[in-house]
Order: sequence, then C-alpha cells, then structure tokens
Amino acid sequence: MALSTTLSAQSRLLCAERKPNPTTAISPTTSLLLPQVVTLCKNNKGGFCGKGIGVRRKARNNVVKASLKWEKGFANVEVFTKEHLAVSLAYDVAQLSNKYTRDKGSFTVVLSGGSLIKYLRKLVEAPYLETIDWSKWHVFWVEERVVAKDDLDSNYKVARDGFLSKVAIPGVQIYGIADALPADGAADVWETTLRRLVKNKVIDSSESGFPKFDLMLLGMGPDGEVASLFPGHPLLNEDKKWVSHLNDAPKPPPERITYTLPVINSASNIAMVVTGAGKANAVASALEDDKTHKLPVQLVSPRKGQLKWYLDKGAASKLFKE
Ligand SMILES: O=C(O)[C@H](O)[C@@H](O)[C@H](O)[C@H](O)COP(=O)(O)O
Repeated sequence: MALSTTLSAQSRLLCAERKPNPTTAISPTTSLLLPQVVTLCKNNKGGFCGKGIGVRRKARNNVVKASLKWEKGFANVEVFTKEHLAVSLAYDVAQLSNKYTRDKGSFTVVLSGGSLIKYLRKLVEAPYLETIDWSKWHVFWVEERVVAKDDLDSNYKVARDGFLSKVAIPGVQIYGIADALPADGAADVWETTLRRLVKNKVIDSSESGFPKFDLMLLGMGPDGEVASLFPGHPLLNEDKKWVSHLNDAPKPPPERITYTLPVINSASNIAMVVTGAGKANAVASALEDDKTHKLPVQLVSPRKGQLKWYLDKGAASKLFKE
C-alpha cells in the first residue's frame, strides 16, 4: 500500500497538522517504533490523501500514526499491527487510569464484548499489573447478552476469564448483569445502579445529566454496530433512557441490554478498537462521515470527550489510496 501520496493542490483543506505531544513522545509504541505523526485529509474526489505518511526505521510495517480531521471534528486515528495495538492501548488505558485515580480517586471503565478483551492483554502483564491502582477501578459493560454469567455467550464471562480475574479490582466494583432477570428487568437494574453511582459521585455526571464515564472501550461489528445498537434499530433514537433492552438483535442471542447513545456520547474518553478487513467499509464510512450510510458507529460522537480509533491495517485498508 502506497502511503506516501502527495497532497494534491485541489485537496480540500480539511487537514490540520497535529504536533507530536509529550505523551506520544514517551509512549512504548513511539520509543520502540519511532512513528511519525502524519496528517490525512479528504481530497476533492472523496478519498483520503496523505502527507508525510510513513514511519521511520523498522517501524515501517508496524504502525502508522495519523490524525484526521473530517467534517464532524477531529478524530485521532492510529493504525497498528495487532501486537502493537495491544501495546499502545494498554499504555493509553494506564495513563488514563493514573490521571483519573489521582484527580478524583476512582476510574470508571466501560467494556464491550467481542475481541476487545483480547486487546487488553498487555494490561495484565508487567509493568501495568503492579503499577495500576486496580482498587480504584469500577467496571461496567456498554452491552450485555441476557444469558447467565457463566454462559459462553456472556460478555461478563469473556471479560472475567481474559482480564478481570487477573487483576485486583474489588468484586463489588464490577457491575455485571442481574442474570436471573429477563431483559427489561436487567436493564432497569443496570440503570438503577448507574443512578446510585452517579448520586454517590462514583460516576461523574454530564451537563445534561447523563452518566459521564472516564473511559469507554468500544468494539464495532462489520455492519457498523456499536454496543447493542444495530443499523436501523429504533433504539438508535432513544434519547432519555440510560440503559435499554432489545429482544430482536439481528445476531444471536436476540435478547440484550445496552447503554444508549446519549450515555455513550457523554463519556470523557472513547476508544474505538476495530480490527479486521471485514470492518474496513464501516470504518471508512465512519471516518469519512459518509451521508449515504447511517451506521450506528457514525452516531458515536462524544459531546465534550475525546475519541480515538485504534485500527489494524485490515480495518484501515479503505482509508488510504493505493
Ligand atoms: O454482543 C455482541 O454482539 C458483540 O459483543 C459485539 O457488540 C462486539 O462488541 C462487536 O461486534 C465487535 O466484536 P469483534 O471485535 O469481536 O468483531
């Protein structure tokens, strides 16, 4: 893939140079790989063009750091090998954990299902296993399948087996589903729990009164699904409830509970962790703000918070011109 396309004269000037920040300068990815910060922009043919894209020395095939401005604002996009995605994600999560535990004495983290847990694997290794103050973590899920917690379909089980059982987060600070209840009851219990934690100031509150989590770690399906918000589903329009349920998910299991878009978009930080060529079209639609598609992921747009995309080369493959 030729990543060093020259910026054409006709390019729409949607680009803005992004200066390397001190955090980037000391990240393990950077120190290992010396990536260059690059700028991408949309050109007048609707594609992306690049300026100075490339990574010095042996980083060439490992990581491209890019920032990209599109019509809705600034998206911070990084493209990695799968291994370096996990390294960089762990570094960023640890930085946020340190910041929030220092500033407010707790760190509220929302997980999703799917492959995300696999990409958190570096957090359960040195140095983070010892250096993160796990006792300050409060863990939630953006979505859950309405199944028992030990069912193979349970997002809780996937997270417990791959991550939570390996770190010292107090069990009472892990807020899984009330799995004896049907979907509507489980959604009510989740929302009641969130309201109590907002009242007790464990979870911050946004200006519009929605819970404001410190970090949401989101995956995305090939159809642009995020949380359990599926293309064309009426739940995409929910603007009052914090948690909702559905009995008609287009992929199994059909019964799920999910945070709503206003809650997602109130988060202080959202990490979109998306890998695989099967996601490339949805990634391009989201980052190009493609008006012809109405994918749930296009509605992820934090009001005040930061959004960062962690992509592998497959997921990013439609962003770059040959
Ligand atoms: O309950 C679900 O349907 C999944 O958990 C789902 O929401 C998942 O988060 C995305 O589909 C991304 O999954 P992958 O990262 O595994 O592709």
